[in-house]
Amino acid sequence: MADPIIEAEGLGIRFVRNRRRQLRLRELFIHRGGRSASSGQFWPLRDVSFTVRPGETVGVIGRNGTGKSTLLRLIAGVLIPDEGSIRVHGDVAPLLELSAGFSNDLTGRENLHLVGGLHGLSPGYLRRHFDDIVSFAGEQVERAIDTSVRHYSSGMKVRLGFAIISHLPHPILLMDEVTAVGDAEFRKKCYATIDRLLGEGRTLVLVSHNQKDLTRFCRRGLFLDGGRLRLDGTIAEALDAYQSAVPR
Ligand SMILES: Nc1ncnc2c1ncn2[C@@H]1O[C@H](COP(=O)(O)OP(=O)(O)OP(=O)(O)O)[C@@H](O)[C@H]1O
Repeated sequence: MADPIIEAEGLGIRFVRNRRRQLRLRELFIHRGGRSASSGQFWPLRDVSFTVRPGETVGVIGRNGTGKSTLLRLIAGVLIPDEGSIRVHGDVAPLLELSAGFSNDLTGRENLHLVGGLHGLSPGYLRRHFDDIVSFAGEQVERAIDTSVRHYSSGMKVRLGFAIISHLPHPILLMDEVTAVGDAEFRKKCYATIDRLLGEGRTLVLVSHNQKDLTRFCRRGLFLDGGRLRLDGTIAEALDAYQSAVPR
Protein backbone atom coordinates (compact mmCIF):
# COMPACT_ATOMS: atom_id res chain seq x y z
CA MET A 1 0.00 0.00 0.00
CA ALA A 2 1.27 3.51 -0.85
CA ASP A 3 2.53 5.73 1.98
CA PRO A 4 0.05 8.33 3.25
CA ILE A 5 -0.02 11.69 1.48
CA ILE A 6 -1.79 13.40 4.43
CA GLU A 7 -1.21 12.43 8.07
CA ALA A 8 -3.04 14.08 10.95
CA GLU A 9 -2.15 13.02 14.47
CA GLY A 10 -3.88 14.36 17.55
CA LEU A 11 -4.57 17.49 15.54
CA GLY A 12 -6.04 20.44 17.42
CA ILE A 13 -6.30 24.19 17.10
CA ARG A 14 -7.49 26.85 19.49
CA PHE A 15 -9.34 30.01 18.50
CA VAL A 16 -10.40 33.04 20.46
CA ARG A 17 -13.92 34.22 19.92
CA ASN A 18 -14.24 37.80 18.74
CA ARG A 19 -15.21 40.07 21.55
CA ARG A 20 -18.35 41.84 20.49
CA ARG A 21 -18.17 44.44 23.21
CA GLN A 22 -15.58 46.21 25.29
CA LEU A 23 -15.00 44.66 28.70
CA ARG A 24 -16.62 46.69 31.39
CA LEU A 25 -14.20 48.20 33.86
CA ARG A 26 -15.29 46.07 36.80
CA GLU A 27 -14.85 42.89 34.67
CA LEU A 28 -11.22 43.82 34.26
CA PHE A 29 -10.77 43.61 38.03
CA ILE A 30 -13.13 40.82 39.02
CA HIS A 31 -12.47 37.20 37.98
CA ARG A 32 -15.71 35.33 37.95
CA GLY A 33 -16.22 31.53 37.74
CA GLY A 34 -13.18 30.71 35.61
CA ARG A 35 -13.67 33.56 33.17
CA SER A 36 -10.07 34.67 33.18
CA ALA A 37 -7.49 35.58 30.60
CA SER A 38 -8.33 32.37 28.71
CA SER A 39 -12.00 33.33 28.48
CA GLY A 40 -13.26 33.22 24.92
CA GLN A 41 -10.82 30.50 23.86
CA PHE A 42 -12.22 27.36 22.32
CA TRP A 43 -11.09 24.36 20.30
CA PRO A 44 -12.94 24.18 16.96
CA LEU A 45 -10.99 20.97 16.27
CA ARG A 46 -9.29 18.64 18.73
CA ASP A 47 -7.68 15.21 18.89
CA VAL A 48 -8.25 14.48 15.21
CA SER A 49 -6.18 11.65 13.72
CA PHE A 50 -6.44 10.11 10.25
CA THR A 51 -4.34 9.35 7.20
CA VAL A 52 -5.14 9.74 3.52
CA ARG A 53 -3.37 7.75 0.80
CA PRO A 54 -2.64 9.04 -2.70
CA GLY A 55 -5.69 8.90 -4.94
CA GLU A 56 -8.19 8.62 -2.09
CA THR A 57 -11.32 10.78 -2.24
CA VAL A 58 -12.47 11.91 1.19
CA GLY A 59 -15.63 13.82 2.06
CA VAL A 60 -15.74 15.80 5.30
CA ILE A 61 -19.22 15.96 6.79
CA GLY A 62 -20.71 17.70 9.79
CA ARG A 63 -23.04 20.39 11.01
CA ASN A 64 -22.26 24.10 10.63
CA GLY A 65 -19.39 25.21 12.80
CA THR A 66 -17.96 21.75 13.54
CA GLY A 67 -14.48 22.48 12.19
CA LYS A 68 -14.65 21.24 8.58
CA SER A 69 -13.23 24.37 6.94
CA THR A 70 -10.71 24.69 9.77
CA LEU A 71 -9.49 21.17 8.96
CA LEU A 72 -9.02 22.09 5.28
CA ARG A 73 -7.14 25.24 6.24
CA LEU A 74 -4.85 23.18 8.49
CA ILE A 75 -4.17 20.76 5.60
CA ALA A 76 -3.54 23.74 3.30
CA GLY A 77 -1.01 25.11 5.80
CA VAL A 78 -2.94 28.36 6.18
CA LEU A 79 -3.43 27.57 9.88
CA ILE A 80 -0.85 26.11 12.25
CA PRO A 81 -2.01 23.54 14.84
CA ASP A 82 -1.76 24.22 18.57
CA GLU A 83 -1.69 20.49 19.31
CA GLY A 84 -0.63 17.39 17.42
CA SER A 85 0.61 17.49 13.85
CA ILE A 86 -0.46 17.57 10.23
CA ARG A 87 1.96 16.30 7.60
CA VAL A 88 1.25 16.77 3.92
CA HIS A 89 3.54 15.07 1.41
CA GLY A 90 2.85 16.95 -1.80
CA ASP A 91 1.69 20.29 -3.13
CA VAL A 92 -1.87 21.35 -2.44
CA ALA A 93 -4.32 23.02 -4.83
CA PRO A 94 -6.67 24.84 -2.45
CA LEU A 95 -10.08 25.44 -4.01
CA LEU A 96 -11.16 27.19 -0.83
CA GLU A 97 -11.79 30.92 -1.02
CA LEU A 98 -11.57 31.16 -4.76
CA SER A 99 -11.01 34.86 -5.11
CA ALA A 100 -8.49 34.93 -2.25
CA GLY A 101 -5.23 36.59 -3.15
CA PHE A 102 -6.69 38.78 -5.91
CA SER A 103 -5.69 42.39 -5.81
CA ASN A 104 -8.53 44.70 -6.81
CA ASP A 105 -6.17 47.22 -8.35
CA LEU A 106 -4.74 44.72 -10.83
CA THR A 107 -6.33 43.42 -14.02
CA GLY A 108 -7.51 39.83 -14.46
CA ARG A 109 -4.37 39.12 -16.49
CA GLU A 110 -2.09 40.53 -13.78
CA ASN A 111 -3.95 38.67 -11.05
CA LEU A 112 -3.66 35.44 -12.99
CA HIS A 113 0.13 35.84 -13.02
CA LEU A 114 0.21 36.97 -9.39
CA VAL A 115 -1.95 34.16 -7.97
CA GLY A 116 -0.44 31.51 -10.28
CA GLY A 117 3.01 32.67 -9.16
CA LEU A 118 2.00 32.52 -5.50
CA HIS A 119 1.06 28.88 -6.07
CA GLY A 120 4.48 28.17 -7.51
CA LEU A 121 3.69 28.23 -11.24
CA SER A 122 6.52 29.52 -13.39
CA PRO A 123 6.01 32.48 -15.75
CA GLY A 124 6.60 30.08 -18.68
CA TYR A 125 3.90 27.64 -17.49
CA LEU A 126 1.50 30.53 -17.00
CA ARG A 127 2.22 31.93 -20.47
CA ARG A 128 1.67 28.52 -22.07
CA HIS A 129 -1.62 27.92 -20.21
CA PHE A 130 -2.87 31.52 -20.23
CA ASP A 131 -5.42 31.08 -23.05
CA ASP A 132 -6.74 27.80 -21.60
CA ILE A 133 -7.20 29.31 -18.15
CA VAL A 134 -8.94 32.43 -19.42
CA SER A 135 -11.23 30.57 -21.78
CA PHE A 136 -12.11 28.17 -18.94
CA ALA A 137 -13.10 31.18 -16.81
CA GLY A 138 -15.72 32.01 -19.45
CA GLU A 139 -16.62 34.67 -21.99
CA GLN A 140 -17.31 37.47 -19.52
CA VAL A 141 -13.89 37.10 -17.91
CA GLU A 142 -12.24 36.72 -21.31
CA ARG A 143 -13.71 40.07 -22.40
CA ALA A 144 -12.64 41.77 -19.16
CA ILE A 145 -9.21 40.18 -18.78
CA ASP A 146 -7.44 43.56 -19.10
CA THR A 147 -9.87 45.33 -16.77
CA SER A 148 -9.18 45.78 -13.06
CA VAL A 149 -10.89 42.99 -11.06
CA ARG A 150 -12.48 45.72 -8.93
CA HIS A 151 -15.07 45.84 -11.73
CA TYR A 152 -15.65 42.06 -11.80
CA SER A 153 -18.78 40.55 -10.32
CA SER A 154 -18.15 38.11 -7.45
CA GLY A 155 -19.07 35.27 -9.85
CA MET A 156 -16.43 36.43 -12.34
CA LYS A 157 -13.77 36.45 -9.61
CA VAL A 158 -14.76 32.98 -8.46
CA ARG A 159 -14.59 31.69 -12.05
CA LEU A 160 -11.13 33.13 -12.59
CA GLY A 161 -9.99 31.78 -9.21
CA PHE A 162 -11.33 28.31 -10.01
CA ALA A 163 -9.77 28.42 -13.48
CA ILE A 164 -6.33 29.20 -12.05
CA ILE A 165 -6.35 26.77 -9.13
CA SER A 166 -7.84 23.90 -11.14
CA HIS A 167 -4.96 24.27 -13.62
CA LEU A 168 -2.38 23.62 -10.90
CA PRO A 169 -0.67 20.28 -11.43
CA HIS A 170 -0.63 19.65 -7.65
CA PRO A 171 -1.54 16.15 -6.43
CA ILE A 172 -3.82 17.18 -3.53
CA LEU A 173 -7.12 18.99 -4.10
CA LEU A 174 -8.89 20.67 -1.24
CA MET A 175 -12.42 21.84 -1.97
CA ASP A 176 -14.80 23.72 0.26
CA GLU A 177 -18.33 23.96 -1.13
CA VAL A 178 -16.98 24.87 -4.58
CA THR A 179 -20.04 23.63 -6.37
CA ALA A 180 -22.29 25.79 -4.21
CA VAL A 181 -21.02 28.98 -5.82
CA GLY A 182 -21.61 30.13 -9.36
CA ASP A 183 -24.40 29.54 -11.83
CA ALA A 184 -25.54 26.32 -13.49
CA GLU A 185 -23.04 26.63 -16.34
CA PHE A 186 -20.17 27.14 -13.89
CA ARG A 187 -21.30 24.16 -11.82
CA LYS A 188 -21.29 21.98 -14.94
CA LYS A 189 -17.70 23.01 -15.63
CA CYS A 190 -16.77 22.35 -12.00
CA TYR A 191 -18.18 18.81 -12.15
CA ALA A 192 -16.42 18.03 -15.43
CA THR A 193 -13.13 19.39 -14.07
CA ILE A 194 -13.36 17.48 -10.80
CA ASP A 195 -14.13 14.27 -12.74
CA ARG A 196 -11.09 14.86 -14.96
CA LEU A 197 -8.76 15.63 -12.03
CA LEU A 198 -9.91 12.56 -10.10
CA GLY A 199 -9.48 10.50 -13.28
CA GLU A 200 -5.84 11.58 -13.21
CA GLY A 201 -5.53 10.05 -9.74
CA ARG A 202 -5.44 13.23 -7.65
CA THR A 203 -6.23 13.04 -3.96
CA LEU A 204 -9.37 14.91 -2.90
CA VAL A 205 -10.58 16.24 0.42
CA LEU A 206 -14.01 17.76 -0.09
CA VAL A 207 -16.13 19.69 2.40
CA SER A 208 -19.75 19.83 1.38
CA HIS A 209 -23.30 19.81 2.69
CA ASN A 210 -24.46 18.42 -0.64
CA GLN A 211 -25.03 14.67 -0.32
CA LYS A 212 -25.10 14.17 -4.08
CA ASP A 213 -21.67 15.78 -4.49
CA LEU A 214 -20.27 13.77 -1.59
CA THR A 215 -21.46 10.43 -2.94
CA ARG A 216 -20.51 11.33 -6.49
CA PHE A 217 -16.91 12.29 -5.75
CA CYS A 218 -15.92 10.57 -2.49
CA ARG A 219 -15.48 6.96 -1.47
CA ARG A 220 -14.43 7.70 2.06
CA GLY A 221 -16.05 9.97 4.67
CA LEU A 222 -14.96 11.72 7.85
CA PHE A 223 -17.80 12.77 10.14
CA LEU A 224 -16.92 15.63 12.47
CA ASP A 225 -19.06 16.65 15.39
CA GLY A 226 -18.20 19.31 17.94
CA GLY A 227 -14.67 19.48 16.54
CA ARG A 228 -14.03 15.74 17.09
CA LEU A 229 -13.69 13.04 14.48
CA ARG A 230 -16.65 10.77 15.25
CA LEU A 231 -16.39 8.40 12.30
CA ASP A 232 -13.86 7.53 9.62
CA GLY A 233 -15.40 5.10 7.17
CA THR A 234 -17.04 4.87 3.77
CA ILE A 235 -18.91 7.92 2.56
CA ALA A 236 -22.22 6.06 3.11
CA GLU A 237 -21.28 5.27 6.73
CA ALA A 238 -20.24 8.86 7.39
CA LEU A 239 -23.48 10.21 5.91
CA ASP A 240 -25.50 7.75 8.03
CA ALA A 241 -23.66 8.80 11.17
CA TYR A 242 -24.25 12.46 10.34
CA GLN A 243 -27.95 11.91 9.69
CA SER A 244 -28.39 9.96 12.93
CA ALA A 245 -26.70 12.77 14.86
CA VAL A 246 -28.85 15.57 13.40
CA PRO A 247 -31.82 16.26 15.68
CA ARG A 248 -35.12 15.85 13.86
N1 LIG B 1 -10.53 32.85 12.59
C1 LIG B 1 -11.42 32.45 13.49
N2 LIG B 1 -11.42 32.98 14.74
C2 LIG B 1 -12.30 32.58 15.68
N3 LIG B 1 -13.23 31.62 15.45
C3 LIG B 1 -13.28 31.07 14.23
C4 LIG B 1 -12.38 31.45 13.18
N4 LIG B 1 -12.68 30.71 12.06
C5 LIG B 1 -13.71 29.91 12.41
N5 LIG B 1 -14.08 30.11 13.69
C6 LIG B 1 -15.09 29.37 14.46
O1 LIG B 1 -14.60 28.03 14.55
C7 LIG B 1 -15.67 27.10 14.48
C8 LIG B 1 -15.43 26.13 13.32
O2 LIG B 1 -15.51 26.87 12.11
P1 LIG B 1 -15.45 26.17 10.68
O3 LIG B 1 -15.53 27.25 9.66
O4 LIG B 1 -14.28 25.26 10.64
O5 LIG B 1 -16.78 25.30 10.67
P2 LIG B 1 -17.46 24.47 9.48
O6 LIG B 1 -17.70 23.10 10.01
O7 LIG B 1 -16.64 24.59 8.24
O8 LIG B 1 -18.83 25.25 9.32
P3 LIG B 1 -19.81 25.49 8.05
O9 LIG B 1 -20.49 24.19 7.76
O10 LIG B 1 -20.77 26.51 8.57
O11 LIG B 1 -18.96 26.03 6.93
C9 LIG B 1 -16.93 27.94 14.33
O12 LIG B 1 -17.47 28.10 15.62
C10 LIG B 1 -16.44 29.26 13.79
O13 LIG B 1 -17.30 30.30 14.19
